[in-house]
Amino acid sequence: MAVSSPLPRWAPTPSPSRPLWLWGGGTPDARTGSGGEGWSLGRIFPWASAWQRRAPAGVDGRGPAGFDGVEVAPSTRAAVAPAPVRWAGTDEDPGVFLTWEDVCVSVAAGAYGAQPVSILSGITGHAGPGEVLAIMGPSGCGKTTLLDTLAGRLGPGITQTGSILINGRREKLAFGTSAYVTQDNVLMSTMSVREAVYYSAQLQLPGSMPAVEKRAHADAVIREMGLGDAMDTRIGGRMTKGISGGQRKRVTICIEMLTRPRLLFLDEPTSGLDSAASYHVMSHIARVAAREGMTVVAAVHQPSGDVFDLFHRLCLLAYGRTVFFGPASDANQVITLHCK
Ligand SMILES: Nc1ncnc2c1ncn2[C@@H]1O[C@H](COP(=O)(O)OP(=O)(O)OP(=O)(O)O)[C@@H](O)[C@H]1O
Repeated sequence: MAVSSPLPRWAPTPSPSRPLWLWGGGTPDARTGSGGEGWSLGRIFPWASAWQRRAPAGVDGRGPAGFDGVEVAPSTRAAVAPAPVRWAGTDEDPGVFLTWEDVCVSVAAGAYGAQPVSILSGITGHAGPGEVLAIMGPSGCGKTTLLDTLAGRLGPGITQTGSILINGRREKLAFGTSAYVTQDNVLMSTMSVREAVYYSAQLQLPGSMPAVEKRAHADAVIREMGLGDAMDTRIGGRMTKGISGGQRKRVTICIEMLTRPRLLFLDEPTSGLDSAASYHVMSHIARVAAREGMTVVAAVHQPSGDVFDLFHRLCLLAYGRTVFFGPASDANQVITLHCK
């Protein structure tokens, strides 16, 4: 059940010329996602057909009956079921469907004769509310670059082509809509968990929100990330012992969750953690995603089997190209088939 939040919330601005659910032409082809000449939203981005229907959420979290677009349903192996998607027209907050098509990223030629380098080519995929999409692949295959591209964080000198759509439209991600958790935990070692999260709440939450509500909201976020017992423990650092590495990662995620983002990007959320701590971190994220209808995209390195089971969808990259994109539950079968 989604928690109603007093925080300002981004919503797609309706197009002045045509409503969102008809975007892509509203043609039979776009609705069914099959056949027809040329480009169609429904064919390329299957969720568009469901969006256009404006169907009510299913009771079991699997979307409306007869839903033939993208699977919003969790993989059967997923330990955490996504929340019922709040469909357009039935709720003021339908969540974020992120889609990308034929994305190519390259580094421009350098000043000292360095040749342009292609990092990603022809990457297409999607992620929806309540889902955890894992981006996996060997080191240097382009996971972080894809995450940065989707989050609009590419630096200067890097060029990008292709289309990235939020709820079917080219939108800039406003503050509070999305959050990005980097690999590094930048935390004050002398603060307690509660102090660190309260401090960020003071900075990030609207000035009009009373301090007592900010603290209550911060407490709720700390607890939902499973840090209730460590609230008053010092974070610690190299010289002073404090909370564990996994807890430190969860504090970092807590801080990014304060604004209740609809879209969460995570770069290597489990790096440096053992398999139990990794599972703790990812299971809390998956649970919040499911409950809040949050869309999660995470670049992940060598997850354990238990962590992998939490992923609903997998984007497997190699040499900057997609090797597999689909339900995580299908990945083993496909990989086994191709590796014979
Ligand atoms: N600004 C840049 N200039 C030149 N090359 C770059 C730049 N950014 C990324 N690359 C190259 O692009 C490739 C992909 O980098 P990226 O960091 O996305 O890989 P990754 O899959 O996240 O790796 P890892 O798992 O080791 O973190 C690497 O070969 C990297 O050297």
